[in-house]
Parts: sequence; C-alpha cells; structure tokens
Amino acid sequence: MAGFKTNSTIASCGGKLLKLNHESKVLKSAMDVNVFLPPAAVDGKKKVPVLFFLSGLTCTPQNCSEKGFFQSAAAQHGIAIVYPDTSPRGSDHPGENDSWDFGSGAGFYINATEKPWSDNYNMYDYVVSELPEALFEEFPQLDADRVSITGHSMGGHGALTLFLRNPGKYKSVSAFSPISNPINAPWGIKAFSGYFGEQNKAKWAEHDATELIKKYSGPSPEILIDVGTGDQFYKDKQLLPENLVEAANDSANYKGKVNLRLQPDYDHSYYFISSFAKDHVEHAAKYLL
Ligand SMILES: N[C@@H](CCC(=O)N[C@@H](CSC=O)C(=O)NCC(=O)O)C(=O)O
Repeated sequence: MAGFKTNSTIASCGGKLLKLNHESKVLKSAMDVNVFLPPAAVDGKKKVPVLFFLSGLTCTPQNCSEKGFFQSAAAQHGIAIVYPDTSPRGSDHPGENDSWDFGSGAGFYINATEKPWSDNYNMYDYVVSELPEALFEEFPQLDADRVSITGHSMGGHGALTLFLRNPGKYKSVSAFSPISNPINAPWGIKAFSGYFGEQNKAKWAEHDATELIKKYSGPSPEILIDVGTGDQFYKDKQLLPENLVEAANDSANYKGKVNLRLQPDYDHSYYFISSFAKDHVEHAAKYLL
C-alpha cells in the first residue's frame, strides 16, 4: 500500500473528508493531504473523477477544505477533491521560515534548481506524479483517467502551469486570482530568483502560464478564471490575468478560450473563493463526467 495514515475521517456534504499524512520521497518530508470522497465513492465501489485544488501562499490542506465550500458541489456531481499542502515542511533550510511568500508554505509548484532548495523543494514532481500515483494506489475508487485541476493565487499559478506543461493530463483547468505571469510580478520574481537563480530566465519562463500558453499545443478546454476587482494583490499587479488573456488571444490553441471573469468588489480571500467554488466544480464537471 502507498502508506497513508488517516488522522481523521469527517462527515461532510454526505461524503467523507479524510485528513491524511504520508511520507514523500521527492520532498523528503512527511506531508499532510486532505481528500474529499463524495457519497458515491465512500463505499469504494464506484470510480469517481478527481479535482485537485492547489492552495495559495501560507496555506495548508485545511484552508480550502474548511472554508472553500467545494464539497457540496463536488458531492452533487460525484467528484473527489484532493487538497495538497503547499511546500515540504520542517526542512530547516536557512531562511525557510523567514517570510510568508518564500520557503515554507510557498513551494510554488516547481522543482527548485538552486541550493539548498533543490534538495527537496520539488512540489512540481510531488503534485504531478508522486501524490496522485500514491492516492490512486491507496484509493482504487479514484479514477486516474479523469483528473482536473484548479487553485488559488500561487495555487492558481500551479494549476495553470501544470495543465499547460502536461497537455492532456488534466481534463480541465480553472483558477481563482492566479499569479498569471509570475516572471513579471513581485511574488514570482522573488520565488523564481530563490528557487531557480536570478539569471536563469529560461527556467523562469518554463513555469510562467503567460509564456506557456503562447506555445501550448494539445487539448484546449476553456479556461475559467475568476478575479475580484477589490483584490489588493490584483491592484498591486501581483496577478496580471490580463497578460494571460492577451497571450492566449495571440496563440494558435487558446484564442478566445480564456474566460476571465472580473467579479466586482470581491477580494483575495476565501469569502471570494467560496462564492464561486460551485462554478469551478461545475466547470470541471463539464469535462470530467
Ligand atoms: N499573510 C499574508 C496574506 C497571505 C494570503 O493572503 N494568503 C492567501 C494566498 S495569497 C497567494 O498565494 C491565502 O489563501 N491565505 C489563507 C487564507 O485562509 O486566507 C499577509 O499578511 O498579507
């Protein structure tokens, strides 16, 4: 078996939220992960599709499973949700816990190339391969052939880049307030300088959704993006979703297929995410069911 320990099993929306922990080899860390099993999958007899939710800076698997409000719609559509953590934990690298937007809780869904981070900050490999493979082994009711991805902020960047780097692997993608062009935003510049080195701009571009969409070729389901106009990080140009839309409209595959919805007054918080969670589950359901 894949070696998950179940710390708690919580009834939620007719299904079960499992709070799990396992040892990750690629992260050299014990990792928490939450999995919501919809009612259809609780007895293990029916295979259900899976939606990954990648969280933002400072988050753990708890933030979205407690206040994202995804589980009601997921239960209705018979979709499981996986909530991974946002970085390895307790690695003790110098500076790992010095700021909230780099290091612990800020893994950015990349494989770091700069020391000491390259030792174990491999969130890309963890979310793309190690975690899903372990989950599909442990829970045969999760359908490995029907997987979609979504996320928030840093996790929205993760969802978009994992989708665009792996054509066909995910049936659909959506995002809440994603960091859409990290190579031109303060959060992304800080993270990529630290994890990839200041000079390695080619590597930076490999994890920038706006750069990736220009060259993307593969299945091209509509991409749904919600951003609140009251979001201070949007106003501070950390998110830059318009750059992604412009790049998509200049591309061969994604012209007119990024649906950016600017939601009046909403901020960056889980009040915003929970207000539109149903839409994102329904977006995924269109491609998963
Ligand atoms: N601590 C920071 C705010 C951090 C923050 O807003 N984190 C967001 C994600 S931001 C982009 O990735 C978040 O989801 N926080 C968790 C929550 O439950 O709200 C500050 O002090 O400004």
